[in-house]
Amino acid sequence: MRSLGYLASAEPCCSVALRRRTLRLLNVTDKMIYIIMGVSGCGKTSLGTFLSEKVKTWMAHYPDTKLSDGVLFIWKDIYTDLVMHGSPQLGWPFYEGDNFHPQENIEKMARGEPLTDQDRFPWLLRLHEVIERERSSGSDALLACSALKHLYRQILLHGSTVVAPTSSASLASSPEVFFLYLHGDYDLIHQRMVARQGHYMKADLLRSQFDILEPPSDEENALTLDIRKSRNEMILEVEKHIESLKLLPDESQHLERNKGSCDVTHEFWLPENPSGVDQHQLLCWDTQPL
Ligand SMILES: Nc1ncnc2c1ncn2[C@@H]1O[C@H](COP(=O)(O)OP(=O)(O)OP(=O)(O)O)[C@@H](O)[C@H]1O
Ligand SMILES: O=C(O)[C@H](O)[C@@H](O)[C@H](O)[C@H](O)CO
Repeated sequence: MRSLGYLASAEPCCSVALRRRTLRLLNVTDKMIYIIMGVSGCGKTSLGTFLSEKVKTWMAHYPDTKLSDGVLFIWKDIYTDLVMHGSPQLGWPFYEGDNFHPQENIEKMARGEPLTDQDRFPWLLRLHEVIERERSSGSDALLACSALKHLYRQILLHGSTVVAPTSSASLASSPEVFFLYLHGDYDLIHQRMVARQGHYMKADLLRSQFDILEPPSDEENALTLDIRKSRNEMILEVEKHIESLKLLPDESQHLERNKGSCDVTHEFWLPENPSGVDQHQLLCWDTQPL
């Protein structure tokens, strides 16, 4: 039977990341692949590196944590540690799309020539293979890839079928592949590229990237992030959005009903202890089946 773990404590400070990990442990969530997309210099590598360098799994760091019959037990000192030192973080493998370009593409961009569709197709197909491999692995994964056009995103999702001469229809988005679109204006990104040291891609090519950019539509599985924000702010936004996607409608309502007085949007707070166990010891428990 499906069950959902909740976090609670005497203080209303449970982060989404912690709750998400709990849901994962209880097998409620599916794996996700996040593609960080946008024009050159929008911050894909920075955000991807930041996410992937976080602590790998908090279970590994807290060996005393117990998972028994679908009930997750977190002791108070662990909870305090998590609250004091930040939420347990995501720690996903990170693929830098630039590393998959053939050398000719890198040289072309370094000469200041924009890539064509034909230059990009083999590269996108290689990245599609990475995504397929990751889909069948156990953990979530991150990929940074400009993915500027709708067609490119379709290739990432569906591979060569999209570029076959007979193919015309747009294929559906994949629920387990999620685009994080880093959105910013030309001037800001240009400024950051000019300040960036030692990268083959010079700011002169930025205009050509904007020229072909097709931002993801509502039908694509995407979240737009404003690059004027800090990376921490962006990550919170991502977590919050993903949480909302992963909850079934019934579960959302259930959480809403039980949220109590906490008005911080990325926290959930249960007003009472449904298990009757000492709240100082048991900080997370299984709920009744929904
Ligand atoms: N949120 C941010 N605030 C301020 N500066 C940022 C932010 N994100 C990235 N930068 C800076 O902007 C520059 C470009 O970022 P980054 O290299 O991550 O972009 P990118 O999209 O991966 O670029 P490319 O596609 O060309 O490899 C870097 O110098 C980085 O330090
Ligand atoms: O599609 C493209 O034109 C390329 O992927 C570029 O976006 C660069 O690889 C990247 O921006 C590195 O600077």
